[in-house]
Amino acid sequence: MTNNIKIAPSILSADFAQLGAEIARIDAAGCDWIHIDVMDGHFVPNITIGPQVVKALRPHSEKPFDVHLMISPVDQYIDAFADAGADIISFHPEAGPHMHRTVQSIKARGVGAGIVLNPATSLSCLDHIMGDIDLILVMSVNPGFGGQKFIHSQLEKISAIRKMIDASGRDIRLEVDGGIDRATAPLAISAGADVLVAGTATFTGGPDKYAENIAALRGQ
Ligand SMILES: O=C(CO)[C@H](O)[C@H](O)COP(=O)(O)O
Ligand SMILES: [Fe+2]
Repeated sequence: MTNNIKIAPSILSADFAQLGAEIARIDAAGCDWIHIDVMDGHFVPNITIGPQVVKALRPHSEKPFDVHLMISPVDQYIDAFADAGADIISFHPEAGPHMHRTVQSIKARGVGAGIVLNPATSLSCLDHIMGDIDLILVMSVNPGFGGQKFIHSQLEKISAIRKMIDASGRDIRLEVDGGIDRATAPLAISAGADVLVAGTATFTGGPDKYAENIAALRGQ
């Protein structure tokens, strides 16, 4: 029996020389979503991939593409990522001046909209946007790199957001990203998360281990 926890492997830890095959492998291994980290070398100190690569990857899985934008500015790239096949687009409030406008642009494309909170970002930025969003992503590391250590102070934030979501009565997913492994996954789930991003913990051990790694994160 499966629980309601969704596992979204971050392809940041995949073999970049064979990304299409890697996506097909994590799909076959039982992941729920595919987390794609887009970094611009400006908003975060690393550069990864753009919409053309996302488009090229789209035929390799029918599972939702969960696109995490770590770019600034963000608005002029929404259409390109929607065209490329993103199912959910999340962005950081610090990346632009008009959070509500950005959410509306994402929703206008029929794509799910998510807000990403950095470890030091206040919950107050969610106060007037809860009615418009589909996902809240809590960063449990500072954005920019895979393989970092989980920041435990974020558990309190996850619990507080879980209460806000339940009080809103809306169907908003609560995702946690960064340092998720077999030890920290249960902590994030207990605090109220229902989507776990995992890069290192999914891809560790090579393709033969992907299914076992994903099941372990799910608590099975
Ligand atoms: O957004 C991210 C980094 O900015 C990544 O999604 C995240 O770090 C996943 O990697 P890992 O599971 O190895 O921590
Ligand atoms: Fe991410």
